[in-house]
Amino acid sequence: MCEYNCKTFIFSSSAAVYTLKEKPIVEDDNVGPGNPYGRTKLMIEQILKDLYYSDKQWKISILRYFNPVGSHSSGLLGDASKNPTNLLPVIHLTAAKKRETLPIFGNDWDTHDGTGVRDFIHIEDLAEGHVCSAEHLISKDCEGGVCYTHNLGTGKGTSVLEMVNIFEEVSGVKIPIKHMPRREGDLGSVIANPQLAHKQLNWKAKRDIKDACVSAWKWHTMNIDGLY
Ligand SMILES: O=c1ccn([C@@H]2O[C@H](COP(=O)(O)OP(=O)(O)O[C@H]3O[C@H](CO)[C@H](O)[C@H](O)[C@H]3O)[C@@H](O)[C@H]2O)c(=O)[nH]1
Repeated sequence: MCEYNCKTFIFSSSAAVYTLKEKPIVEDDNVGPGNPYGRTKLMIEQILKDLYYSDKQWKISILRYFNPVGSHSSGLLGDASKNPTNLLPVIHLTAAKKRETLPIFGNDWDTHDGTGVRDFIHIEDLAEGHVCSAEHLISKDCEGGVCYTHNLGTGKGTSVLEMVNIFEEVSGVKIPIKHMPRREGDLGSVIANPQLAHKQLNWKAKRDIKDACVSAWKWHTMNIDGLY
């Protein structure tokens, strides 16, 4: 990058860097990841911050994603994990009868229906967050160099059961569920406070869970033979 005098960088980080807590998370909240994935993200964040301190001409944007869901609306781009563990892909596997039931990890959380609540963000909103960040980095505001961090989330929580209901509504497919004990390391509720990205990057999530379920199911049904 130095050879080509490129000193602008956007890093895909994660909410997994935070010491997660049950209130909407702001960028200044404590970090201290609970798993190796979060630790690798935090290490890279720290390398980028050191790079900026050593040369303040760098323009670095660290974007902390909450729970990405959905696919491109064309159905041509989507998540092709072979053995997914995230909620929406597991719902798809169950809908496609590749799994017998959807395990629901915990129904005794301190949430409105007892199941886990997450800040699910549509992948296209996430992509637009990168565009807004890139536009901001090359704007006059960042002329002298910058290294900043933003949450990319919606600020709204959706429970596991709500996700199942919305998926059933848009797909017309019934998902058999099985209540299981809480999954190790899970929290009841993880929600972003996305105000800083709104203020500084002029970015806000526009799509909802229904949009995410429609696009992800389209991707799944168009590509099912190639996926598993
Ligand atoms: O088969 C499943 C899968 C998930 N869940 C529940 O669904 C919710 C979301 O779980 P995911 O596995 O989809 O996502 P996580 O919130 O655990 O983790 C995701 O978000 C984190 C940040 O919040 C990190 O980025 C992490 O890498 C990423 O997978 C949780 O309540 C979980 O218990 C189920 O009930 N059944």
